[in-house]
Amino acid sequence: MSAQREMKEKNPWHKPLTIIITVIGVIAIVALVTVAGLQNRPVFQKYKYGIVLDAGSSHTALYIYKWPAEKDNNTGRIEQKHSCKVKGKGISSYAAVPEKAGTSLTECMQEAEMQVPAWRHQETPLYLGATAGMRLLNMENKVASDKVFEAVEKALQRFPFSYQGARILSGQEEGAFGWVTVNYLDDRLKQGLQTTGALDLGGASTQISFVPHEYDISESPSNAVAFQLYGNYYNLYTHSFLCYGKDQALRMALAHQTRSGPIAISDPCFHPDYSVTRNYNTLYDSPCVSERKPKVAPLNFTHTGEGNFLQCQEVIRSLFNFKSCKYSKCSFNGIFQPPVQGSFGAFSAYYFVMNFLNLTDGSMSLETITNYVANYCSTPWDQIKKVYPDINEKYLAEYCFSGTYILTLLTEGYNFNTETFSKIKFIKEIKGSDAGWTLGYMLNLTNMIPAETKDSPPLPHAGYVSIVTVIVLLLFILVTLFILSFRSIWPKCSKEPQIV
Ligand SMILES: O=P(O)(O)OP(=O)(O)OP(=O)(O)OC[C@H]1O[C@@H](n2cnc3c(O)ncnc32)[C@H](O)[C@@H]1O
Repeated sequence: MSAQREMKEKNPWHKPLTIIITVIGVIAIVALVTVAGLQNRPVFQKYKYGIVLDAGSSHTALYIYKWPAEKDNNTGRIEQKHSCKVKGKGISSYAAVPEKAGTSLTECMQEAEMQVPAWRHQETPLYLGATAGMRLLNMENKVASDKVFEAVEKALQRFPFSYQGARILSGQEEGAFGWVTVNYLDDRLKQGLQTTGALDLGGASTQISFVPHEYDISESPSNAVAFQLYGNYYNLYTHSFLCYGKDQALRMALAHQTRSGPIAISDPCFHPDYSVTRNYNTLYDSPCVSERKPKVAPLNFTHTGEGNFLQCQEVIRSLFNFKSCKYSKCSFNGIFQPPVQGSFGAFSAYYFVMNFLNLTDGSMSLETITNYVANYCSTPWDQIKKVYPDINEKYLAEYCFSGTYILTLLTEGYNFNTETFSKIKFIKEIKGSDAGWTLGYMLNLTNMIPAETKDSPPLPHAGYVSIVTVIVLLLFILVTLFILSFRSIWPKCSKEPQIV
C-alpha cells in the first residue's frame, strides 16, 4: 500500500478541509485587499485657503494659497493657487487720496472671491502686509499713513473673507519671512537640510537673510532671529536696508549727481543719447533724499545718459558708507554682517532685472556678467529701444542702473566674491509659488509650521495595500497551521474509513 493511500485512510477529511481553507483564504484575501484598496483611495481633495496682500512700495499684489483641508494640522503642503497684480501704484502713493488706496484693491479682491469656493469664504483668512513704501510714508507723515490704512481696512472688510488686519511689516520680518518662504518651498525646513539664504530687492528696501556659520548673535542682536521649526533650531541673520530698494537707490544716485542743483547732468548709469527732463521737487520727494535737496536749484533738470559702467559703479559706491564699523565685520552703513555663507535665492527685482538681461543662467561667472552689463550700458538708447520695442520704457531705461546696482550691492555691499556669487540663484518662483515674504507670513500667522513635531508622513497608498496584503497572508498561513495542528481532535467525517 502506498504512503499516499495510508495518509488518505488516516485523514479522510484531509481533502475537503484543505479545499475549504483554501477557498475561505482566497475569499478573505481578495476581500481584504479590495477593502484596503477602496478604503484607502484618496477621497476627493478638499482645500482650505488663505489670502495675503503684499502692499509694496511700487505696487500691491494679492496671493491666494491653498492646502489640503484634512491636513490642516501643520502637515499639509501649502501652495500658491493664484496671484493678482493690483493695477496702479503702491498704496503709499495714495497718501493725498486715501480712499483710492482702498478702491484700487477691488478688482483683485473680486478675483479672489471667484477663486476661493464660496462655501470657504467666511473661514478664509485675509491679511494685508505693507512694506517699505508704507514704512517711509509712516516716517514722513503718520497721519497720512493711518488714513491709507483706514481706507484699505474698510475696503477689505467689505469682502466675505475672515479679515485678519492690515499692518506694516518691520524690515526684519520682511527678511525673515522671505527666508522662511524660500526654505519652506524647497522642503529644506521639514527635512532639516542646510538652508538657503534669501536676497530680496524691492522698490524701496532690500533684505539679506541667511544662517551663518559660527554666528555670535550677541554681536548685533537686532539682526538675529531665532526659529524653531519642525524640531530644528535656526539662528538667522537678517537685515533690511530702507532706501536701498532699486527705486529709492536710483533716487539717491540722482540726488548725489544733482546735489549742487545743476540744470543738466550726464549720468553714467543711463544709455548714451538718453535724455529726459526731470523735476527737482519730484526727485527729492522722499525721506531717502529729502534732506539732501539743494538749497538753490531750478524747477527741472535735463537728465542725459553716458553709458559708462565703471563710472556708474563709482556713483553707486557713493551711496554706501564703508567707513565706520563697530563690529567684527560689516556690510555697509555700519551694519553688522557675518561673511555670506552657502547658497542664496535672489528674488523680486534681482530676478526681474537679471532675467531681462538674460543673466539668470547659473553657469555664468561674475566676470562674464559684469562684462555683459558694462556692454549693455554702453549701448545707445535708440538701439536699445529698437531691440526691445515691447518693454515698458521706464524699466528699459533703468536696466543699466539696476544691473550695475545689483552687482555693486552684492559684491561691494554684501561682500560676495567670485566663488560665493556663483551660489546665488536668481529666482522668481519655487514649485509654482512666488518667492517673497507673503507665504512665510501666512505660515507664521496660521501656525502652519510646527515648532517641535517632525512630520512623519502617512504611508503611501501602495505601501498601505502591500502591508495589509502581507499581514493577511501571514494570518492565513498561521490559521491554516493552527487548524492542521489540531486535526486529530476534529470530529470524524461521516464516512467510515474503508480498510482494504
Ligand atoms: O518691497 P518694497 O520695497 O516695498 O517694494 P515692492 O514690493 O513694490 O517691490 P517689488 O518686489 O514688487 O518690485 C521690486 C522693483 O522691481 C520693479 N519691477 C517690477 N517688475 C519689473 C520688471 O519687469 N522689470 C524691471 N523692474 C521691475 C518694481 O517697480 C520695483 O521697483
